[in-house]
Amino acid sequence: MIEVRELSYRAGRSELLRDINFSVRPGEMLAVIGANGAGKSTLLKLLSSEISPSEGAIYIKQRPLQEYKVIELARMRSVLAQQNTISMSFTVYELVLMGRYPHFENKPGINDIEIVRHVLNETGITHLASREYNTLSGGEQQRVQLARVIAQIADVPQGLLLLDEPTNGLDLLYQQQILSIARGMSDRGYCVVCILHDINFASRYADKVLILKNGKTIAFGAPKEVINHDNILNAFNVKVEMMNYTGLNWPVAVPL
Ligand SMILES: Nc1ncnc2c1ncn2[C@@H]1O[C@H](COP(=O)(O)OP(=O)(O)OP(=O)(O)O)[C@@H](O)[C@H]1O
Repeated sequence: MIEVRELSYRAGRSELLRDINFSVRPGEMLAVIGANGAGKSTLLKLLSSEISPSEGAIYIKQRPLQEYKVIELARMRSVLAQQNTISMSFTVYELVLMGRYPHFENKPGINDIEIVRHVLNETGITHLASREYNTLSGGEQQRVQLARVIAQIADVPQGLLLLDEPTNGLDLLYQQQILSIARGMSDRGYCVVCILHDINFASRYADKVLILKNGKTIAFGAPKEVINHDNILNAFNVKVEMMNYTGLNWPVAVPL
């Protein structure tokens, strides 16, 4: 469903991404990992059409990304960016309902209201619905933003969910909850691309992992194929020991 071919991006004389190739099928979750400055957010900005490739191409459902109209994309692709500053005053309910804007004209339909109710519940923020967004804690705001992007494509089978560090500012319980929700969406046929800093979350939740370093691919494949001592050392300059725990079906890396 997402195919990236020989993708490069330059800003001035800096080459931020070079020759990136990968594909993500419906029902798959791709985790993008790499050190600070590796190019992860740049890649997500290209996938979300915030910037355009210098070279190469992105295909969504076999169609070049630049051929889609903005409204078409808004109805099938939602993006959780790293920064979500809101300067105006909105309640949590209003903000999550904003996710539904591409789907209705003047007034939300019963379906839109029902989706918002369901997503508020799924993300555990129903009790915050009438609170003003700007008065929430950082972690609560992050969950509201996630609810908004889920609401946007909640009724779009094989939609596309792009998440830039969705676990940012969340405590351990909510990190797991948010990633379980994203995983659940890919299990239902969505295509999920998620930037993560935690290697073990990538290993546990993703079907495929793309490891970037200095704008280039170090490895791309299933967690068992790519999360290993050498790739982690190369990408992060950190030595890890790979552990095997009975009952866990994914590689676990423990920094030494
Ligand atoms: N417009 C720009 N002009 C020049 N350099 C840029 C520009 N945008 C980003 N960069 C640089 O490109 C590199 C990749 O940035 P990017 O935000 O994609 O990294 P990242 O992997 O998401 O990092 P982090 O984990 O810190 O969020 C960084 O060194 C950044 O400073």
